[in-house]
Amino acid sequence: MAPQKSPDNDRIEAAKRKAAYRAGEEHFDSSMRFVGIGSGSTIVYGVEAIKEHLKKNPPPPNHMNWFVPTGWNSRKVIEEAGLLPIAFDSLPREAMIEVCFDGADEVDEELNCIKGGGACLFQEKLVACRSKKFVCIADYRKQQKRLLTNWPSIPIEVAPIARASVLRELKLLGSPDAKLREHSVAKSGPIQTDQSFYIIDAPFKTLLSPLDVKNGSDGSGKDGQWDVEALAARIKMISGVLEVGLFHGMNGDEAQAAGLQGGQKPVAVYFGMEDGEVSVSRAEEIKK
Ligand SMILES: O=C[C@H](O)[C@H](O)[C@H](O)COP(=O)(O)O
Repeated sequence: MAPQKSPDNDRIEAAKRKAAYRAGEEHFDSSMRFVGIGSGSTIVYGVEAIKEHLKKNPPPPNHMNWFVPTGWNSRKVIEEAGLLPIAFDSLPREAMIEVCFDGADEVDEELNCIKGGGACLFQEKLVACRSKKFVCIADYRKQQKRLLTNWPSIPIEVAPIARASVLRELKLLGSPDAKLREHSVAKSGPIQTDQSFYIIDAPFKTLLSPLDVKNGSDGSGKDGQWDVEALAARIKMISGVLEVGLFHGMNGDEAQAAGLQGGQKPVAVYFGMEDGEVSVSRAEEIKK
């Protein structure tokens, strides 16, 4: 029997779709050459919105819109929509991705994100950092004051051979319950990413934001209390870690102003709300 849809699910899906269309309206246009497409259930609506936009506003003659996937599933969504995929490593050397659209598992007030709930984070970060701007699409459940409020743990992509030593280091950093992510049904064993790596989910205390630290809080990990940037940097130092699912630091606009290419943080997050509205948090409006 097909699973029953609950009204809650319908509301969440409607919120995702509404946010995706609004993000598409404000950040996609048919003259773009390279557009990044993230992973997960929300981005499916982002691709739908782009497809609709292209139907109404076809690209100029002889112009191709190329879509850069962030993994196997993302490529499938692009192809099924009849859009043209281009692998990240086939991008022309000097080319930047104009915009990338992606979801998130949790977003804090300063637009730091947790990503990787669906085991995609490494390629998402690659694409975000090669994009002039990352635009995030999410529903109301993801909007929180600080990270690790509702979402329980930080996804970390690790080399299979290093899983036990990474778990041991995470314990020392204040995450005694960090766990290797395993299949829950149908198959036993660890989940593998698009890089054939494993995912460890590491719970920590609710994270402080960079603004908390600027205002004098200590997020250095003493007593297990970390801030986003210190924890991300510390986890990244563990040998065997490929990437950590914390997207923080500069956004694309800030990176380019500093003479760099792109940043990990979104320039804007579109939250589909329970009441059917879309709430937009824009980086430029956030108090530094
Ligand atoms: O690993 C998956 C990605 O980081 C997703 O973008 C994230 O988990 C959000 O997924 P969803 O849109 O399904 O909530």
